[in-house]
Amino acid sequence: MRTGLIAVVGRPNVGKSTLVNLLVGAKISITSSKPQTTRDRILGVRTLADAQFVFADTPGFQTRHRSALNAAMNRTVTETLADMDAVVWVVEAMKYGEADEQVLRLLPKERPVILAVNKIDQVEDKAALLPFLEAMAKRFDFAAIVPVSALKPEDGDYLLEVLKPLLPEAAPMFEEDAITDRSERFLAAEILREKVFRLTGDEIPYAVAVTIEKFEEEPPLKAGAGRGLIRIAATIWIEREGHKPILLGRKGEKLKRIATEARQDMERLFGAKVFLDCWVKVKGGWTDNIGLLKRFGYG
Ligand SMILES: Nc1nc2c(ncn2[C@@H]2O[C@H](COP(=O)(O)OP(=O)(O)OP(=O)(O)O)[C@@H](O)[C@H]2O)c(=O)[nH]1
Repeated sequence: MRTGLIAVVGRPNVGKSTLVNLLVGAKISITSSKPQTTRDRILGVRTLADAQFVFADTPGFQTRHRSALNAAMNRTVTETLADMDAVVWVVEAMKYGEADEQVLRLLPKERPVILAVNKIDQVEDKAALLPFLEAMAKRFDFAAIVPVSALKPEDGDYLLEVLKPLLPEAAPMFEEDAITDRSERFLAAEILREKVFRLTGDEIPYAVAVTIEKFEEEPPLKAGAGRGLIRIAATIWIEREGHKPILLGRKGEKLKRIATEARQDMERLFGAKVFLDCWVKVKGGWTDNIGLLKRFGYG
């Protein structure tokens, strides 16, 4: 049996979370087309007959904005890299820039690094891919270079096969059916945050946090009938009063849609009926306030 920790790193928006979800086989890490969706370190677990892969999805490495939130996120990336057995560095096919270069500088020399060249489904000129891969090969001594699309399950299976021999021989760290180290409470907050990100357009900046005030599971209606109803109460924190109408939408319709989509994702992931109650509250300047960051779980 092989078991190992694998960091998934890369600049914002290259598809790290989408790839981790594919490798794990469930949606444990939230994704969106906006950079900086992932804020925290989440472990994703996948167990095969002869190997257990423990993936650490990391926030996209950020240098542009210098808030306390970004500093905390960048620290998470550097700390994650320090105790890994292997690293998957994700770049986007045909797009290599300064932000990727900064991640390259962080790659450990003494651990195997696999380059995953993602979003190849978007490359129209396939002939241009080979020179791109060759240029990438010169930048670092990679254990392997794997072109992938994080939307294709067979690409995930192939990446697992490439990773397997790089893991040390060791007993599994998690139960066979575990998919993450995070609680359902945490996952519920993340799912709701994802819907806010996805459904509010660009008007609401990345300064949104979600806290869960209540997470209670009722006993099943009858024995053996699966899980009982889960009652969740959540608060969506925004920075400015002016963001409230954007989040609520006309007659509260936007918030209703956010809550409905979040509830559906939660039901799928938890395998239970969910009753979700959402509130919106304003707390100015939380992205720059260390105490509040801790409270929101980003400390
Ligand atoms: N076409 C295509 N889109 C992809 C692929 N992988 C990811 N995406 C999309 O790219 C966007 C960003 O994906 P994420 O997984 O959130 O990216 P991330 O690197 O985790 O982003 P951060 O959390 O900001 O660091 C989403 O809209 C994904 O659906 C891919 O292989 N092909």
